[in-house]
Amino acid sequence: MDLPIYPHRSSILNALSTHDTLVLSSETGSGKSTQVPQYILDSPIGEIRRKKSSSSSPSPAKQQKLITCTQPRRVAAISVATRVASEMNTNVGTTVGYCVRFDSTQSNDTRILYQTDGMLLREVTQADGSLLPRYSVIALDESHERSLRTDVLFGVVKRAMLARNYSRADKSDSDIPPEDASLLALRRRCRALKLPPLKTVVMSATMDISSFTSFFPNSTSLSIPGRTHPVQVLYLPTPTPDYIDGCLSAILRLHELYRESEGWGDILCFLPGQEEIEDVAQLLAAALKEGGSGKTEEAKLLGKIATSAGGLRGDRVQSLKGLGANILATTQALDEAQIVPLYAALPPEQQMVAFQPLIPGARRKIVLSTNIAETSVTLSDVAFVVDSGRHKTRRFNPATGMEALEEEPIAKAQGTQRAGRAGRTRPGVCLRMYPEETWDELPTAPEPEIKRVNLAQVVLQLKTMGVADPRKFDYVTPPDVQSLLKAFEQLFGLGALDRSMELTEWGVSMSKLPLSPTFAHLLLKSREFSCVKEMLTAVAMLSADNIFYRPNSSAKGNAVQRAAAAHKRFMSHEGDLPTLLYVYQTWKKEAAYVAASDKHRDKKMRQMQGKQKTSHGEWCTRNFVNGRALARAHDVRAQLEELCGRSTVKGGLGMDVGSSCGNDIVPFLKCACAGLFLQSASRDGVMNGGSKKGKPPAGGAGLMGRYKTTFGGFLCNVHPTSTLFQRNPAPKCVVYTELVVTKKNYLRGVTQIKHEWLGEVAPAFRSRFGAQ
Ligand SMILES: Nc1ncnc2c1ncn2[C@@H]1O[C@H](COP(=O)(O)OP(=O)(O)OP(=O)(O)O)[C@@H](O)[C@H]1O
Repeated sequence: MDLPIYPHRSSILNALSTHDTLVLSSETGSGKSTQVPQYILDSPIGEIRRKKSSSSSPSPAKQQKLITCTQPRRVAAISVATRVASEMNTNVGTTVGYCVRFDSTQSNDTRILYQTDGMLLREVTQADGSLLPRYSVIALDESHERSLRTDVLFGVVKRAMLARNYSRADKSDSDIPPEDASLLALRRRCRALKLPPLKTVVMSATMDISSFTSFFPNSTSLSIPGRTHPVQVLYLPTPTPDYIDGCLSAILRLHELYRESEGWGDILCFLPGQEEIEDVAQLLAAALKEGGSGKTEEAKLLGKIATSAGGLRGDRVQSLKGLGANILATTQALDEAQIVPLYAALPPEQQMVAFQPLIPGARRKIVLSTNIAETSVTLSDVAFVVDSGRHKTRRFNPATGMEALEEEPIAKAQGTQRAGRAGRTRPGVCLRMYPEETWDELPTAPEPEIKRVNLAQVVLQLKTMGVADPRKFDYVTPPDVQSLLKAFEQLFGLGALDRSMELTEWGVSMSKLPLSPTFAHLLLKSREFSCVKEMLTAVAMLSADNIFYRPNSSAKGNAVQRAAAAHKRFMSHEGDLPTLLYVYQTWKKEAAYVAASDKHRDKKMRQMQGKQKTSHGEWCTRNFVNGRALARAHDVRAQLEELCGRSTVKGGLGMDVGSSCGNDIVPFLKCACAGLFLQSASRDGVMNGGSKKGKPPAGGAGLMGRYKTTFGGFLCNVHPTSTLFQRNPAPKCVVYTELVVTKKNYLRGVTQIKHEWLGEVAPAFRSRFGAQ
């Protein structure tokens, strides 16, 4: 196939050889992510030449170069790496590799490394990491997204270039402002290490080119015209009152109209979040099961979508809400369609189903996705995109310290990316489930994430890199000062920064863990309470979403009751953290599971069979536990254990990973209290039903869980998924792992503690915040 980028190979390479930064824009699907790293690999750009020390060989010896291309999402990093490896006729992990959190496939032979922006940013915090010494060329892909990490990387990469590209011995350092001592130190370090220059490519289909060319020194830009296949964009003539119904209607109609004679072709529908995806999946399954796609006369009369003058006219499909089928039904073909959900909380293997061949009996996939599939990925047979025009974003309120997940309209740049998922391997159609006037009013680009999320992790990373004052860091778009101050406050509370906002030893240890500052602090605290073994498990379980499988209320055969009964076995009276711990411990005791990557897998499996353990799958089914999530927690735990146990000399944390509190849960709870003390809450005196404290309201509902957070004094409810939901009486004092604002304020990951422990185990609680 001819990609639009092919004829521009030499102009791309020329631009990059004469400049430090190339800002490259071209249509979606034109070949940026897959081709540019290969072009660079085959060219002399970024080649590292060093004189051989031996005088017997006068020619300079070539040292291999490493090109990295960052992606905002792990699905994209893995799928593009897989594609490029196959284009180069090699296996992933050899010349082409990928690196995402808790999963890396690369070797000494790797020359092109696709990785998430978060992974590259982690590397920066290691010794000499700020100079990005491993890399000759860094491609920052999907720049229009302005993800928090990519935004920080812009500044980090620029800094590394200012150090590496101007470090020749004969060059003066007068371009560095005297107050930027750390950049001066970086340049000196660069001279000592004799690092070669660094080149950068900033790529996207839909970015504001000038903001990047003015940000990066010695930069140039190239815009490549043309697209792979045409994509016809259609709008609704009038707004739909319910976009779920609208999307459902469009999918069913496409499935009906485009079959045998018209050709199949996959359907990709963008929805805001997991909940909406599960809703549509269930409605769709029910509709397809009931009567195929309903080849009604009415539908036939609607005519072909692509040729209808006004787009999607006609009645909307009646809402099917409430008919929901079990989402597990999506693993079988229904009316020749395979329904494939795709969202970040799905276990990685399940996310990859969208890229795998069709299951038997299916002729097309109907992929229901969040914006996870919006950029970079190619789902090879997608002919139709159905765009709800909505997405969910996190918004952090620096005044309250609370983060809310809000559903909002997308920006034009995202709409363009979504449409671009069709037309990659064949001509396509994009149905926007809103009128063209709505499109005209959408903002051009999404608001940079740096403007709307909690910045504690970023501040910790910048401090670890040696940036003295993160407020003065070189950002493409500076964050709000109040958000930065809130991040300082949180890191000070956790002990990562001292009173003069300098990084402490504790902060350095925290930054070594691939966890949020709060969870890193929690895990490190386990040393003090001799419960490292247990806290490793709890933190790993928190990293894997949705451990419990909760069947839909309409599932057959008392599944809801059976699941509740099965889950009851693990429920700890003390709350969610101990419950997660018990699930993992019971699974380890009863189920036979050895990770596929384990070198001694066969031997261990035989041992387990000898002990008559239940198979992993059987155990999970019986206990209504998400087997993949559990397997992922197991992998994450193994990696955290390795990092915690490794000696400090080798970059680890030198912890005793065998230290355990055994059957005594109190040290574990005290550790949860010490680790999560900034996230504590006390029961609010008011009871459900408005009765006075101490007296159960009529009907015996008793004291229900309404809490006031210690910091901020916000009123919250325990989330329905928590073990402590509707606990009667509710514990007086709790710590929580997450405060989510939807229609109400909810506490998630809730664990019971004793109020007096706060002063006892978290002295910082009193001294730093003067709490009572
Ligand atoms: N997994 C795949 N299967 C089939 N074709 C693929 C696959 N990955 C890429 N391609 C082909 O390669 C083309 C270029 O893909 P690439 O990801 O490099 O484009 P891009 O310009 O980076 O797009 P975007 O801006 O959307 O990220 C696609 O249009 C498609 O034709």
